[in-house]
Amino acid sequence: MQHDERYMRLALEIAKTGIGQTSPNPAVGAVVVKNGEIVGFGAHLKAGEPHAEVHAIRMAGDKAKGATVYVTLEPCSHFGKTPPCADLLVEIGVQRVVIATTDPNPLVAGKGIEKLRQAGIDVTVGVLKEEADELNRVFFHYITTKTPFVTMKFASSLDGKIATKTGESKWITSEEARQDVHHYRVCHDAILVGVDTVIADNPSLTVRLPEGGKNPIRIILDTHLRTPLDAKVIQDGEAETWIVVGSEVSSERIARYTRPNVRILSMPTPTIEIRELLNMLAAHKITSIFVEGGAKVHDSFIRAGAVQEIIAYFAPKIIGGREAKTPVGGIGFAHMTDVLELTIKRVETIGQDIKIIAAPKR
Ligand SMILES: Nc1c(/N=C/[C@@H](O)[C@H](O)[C@H](O)COP(=O)(O)O)[nH]c(=O)[nH]c1=O
Repeated sequence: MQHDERYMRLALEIAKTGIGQTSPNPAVGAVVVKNGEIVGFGAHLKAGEPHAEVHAIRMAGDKAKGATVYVTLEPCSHFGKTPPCADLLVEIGVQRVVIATTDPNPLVAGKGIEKLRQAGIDVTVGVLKEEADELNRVFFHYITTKTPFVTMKFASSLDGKIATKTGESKWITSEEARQDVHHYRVCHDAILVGVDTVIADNPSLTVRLPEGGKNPIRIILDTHLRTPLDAKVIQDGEAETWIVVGSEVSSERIARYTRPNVRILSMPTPTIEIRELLNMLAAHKITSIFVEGGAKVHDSFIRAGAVQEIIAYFAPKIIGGREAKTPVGGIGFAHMTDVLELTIKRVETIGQDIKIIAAPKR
């Protein structure tokens, strides 16, 4: 029914208030409707806090009995940090539940719906499913693959250079585009760069947004532990810094990096293998990573098939020069049949720059 879509669209908008705050949980929104009136709504705002349905039902009070509840993700049916929402909806005696998408966790998928139907509640599933899946693509990826969702970002000139042949890169894109990058940083658990970027740019990799925001964990891929000890990521204490090194780095060298906010992660192999790295980071509850370069790191993630979304900014500038670096360097693909094919999801302008959001074809 078309009013189902109207209320579910509202629930999706409310769910977005939790984006970037609920990790490792999904962002969920709920709206309670009784006799054509909205009597309650709510979002899941932080892991460990009440779920969206609980907030919405509380706001509805005794009007929740006999009401219809619109929720963007199947109500949970298992005891996590909070009691199951499916039980609450049964207890309250709602009349109907409309769900956008089912839980991606195979262990619980469909169990919440089953519980509601067994209690005689009318359940509709799949209203605006596409939008709901897109909203929680990070959570769904992490739950179903047990590896972090990887977003890759690069900023280049129109002729595809990320720096001049002398290594200068400040700045290629405008202030607005660089600000936009911080919105991605704040909603990823970690931000990742290669040691060459640390040496070349001495980046902070922190979130500088007018409204503030949590700094992601800074992950530096540094096989031989070459990160300068006076680098901001070591010295500034602004955020945690994890340096990933190969197995051949000596414990004496590692000892020199002992700092309160610095952690060294040693790979089991002399070089850093991306899939192994992602499994290791997932084990540390990293559900999403924002990969900001450089060219070699981008190449290793692309060739490992480890990228779920690409954010590319193009500035109306021509840099030129055969030696000037391009966004994806390293080994690359030898044959057109092997290249990474993408779907363009969105094209926008930001100030004077163009922003393209793309995703690898399945
Ligand atoms: N050169 C550019 C970028 N450069 C991106 C990285 O190479 C920088 O080291 C990193 O963003 C610096 O992080 P910070 O110290 O926290 O500001 N990125 C952009 O979007 N536009 C650019 O023109």
